Amino acid sequence: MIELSNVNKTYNGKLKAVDNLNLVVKKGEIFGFLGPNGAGKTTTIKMITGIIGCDSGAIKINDVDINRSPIEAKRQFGFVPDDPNIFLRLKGIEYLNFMADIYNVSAAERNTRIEELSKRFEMVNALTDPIQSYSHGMRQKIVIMGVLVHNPSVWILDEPMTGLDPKSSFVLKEMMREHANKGKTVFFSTHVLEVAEKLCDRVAVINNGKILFCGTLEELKIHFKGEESLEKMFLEMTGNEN
Ligand SMILES: Nc1ncnc2c1ncn2[C@@H]1O[C@H](COP(=O)(O)OP(=O)(O)OP(=O)(O)O)[C@@H](O)[C@H]1O
Repeated sequence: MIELSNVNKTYNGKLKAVDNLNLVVKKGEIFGFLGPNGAGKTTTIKMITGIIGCDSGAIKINDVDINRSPIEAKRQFGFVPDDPNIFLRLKGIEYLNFMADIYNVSAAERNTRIEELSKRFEMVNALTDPIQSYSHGMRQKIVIMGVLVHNPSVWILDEPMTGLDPKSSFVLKEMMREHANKGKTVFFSTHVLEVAEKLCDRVAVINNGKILFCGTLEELKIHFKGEESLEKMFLEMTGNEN
């Protein structure tokens, strides 16, 4: 579960990137965080994951406050950033072991998970190559695998489908659903509305740092009373605010 209460963030004392945000992402749901470029999605995710602090408000992950108990809060989640260009000099397998070490995953557990994940993402043969030699999609996959190697209860993903080939994207979506079905939490940002439409139990739409809507896709459609595609509704929604 992720809870944000009255969260604010201003950059350089001027730009209000996140404006009094309130949000609850429940256990057992896939929650989509939608918004156009510059809406405040990444800033929100960086605050949830403790990469940057909020100016005011509180953020809890599984009831643990990220600012008061950062280490304990960070044990609760796995985070896939939007840029997979990390630890390029390491081989895939070295990176996965490094992530397993950080989270104290036992040898037996990590071997099982690495085998499972690399088969699922078709990365078995690539694990002994340096990440530098990987394509963008493969880098994305190794980052996702690194996050999942410690089996976190809360998954937080920033634009996770970007750069993934259709099959890997399908596998990831399947895994997200399986995770939510186990009563765990999946929170991801996207500006690809088709993904949200097919995958999410609930969504929040953010623009100019403010939540414009939060609810199910059905509610979103009723909210706009039209038969248009979600994309069109979304464009209307954000357009109204400008
Ligand atoms: N480090 C920073 N310093 C100053 N302004 C920033 C900084 N990071 C983001 N911003 C600004 O804050 C606002 C919100 O940005 P943010 O990256 O959170 O949006 P986003 O919804 O994730 O967009 P995108 O989909 O383009 O990543 C934008 O106006 C952006 O230019």
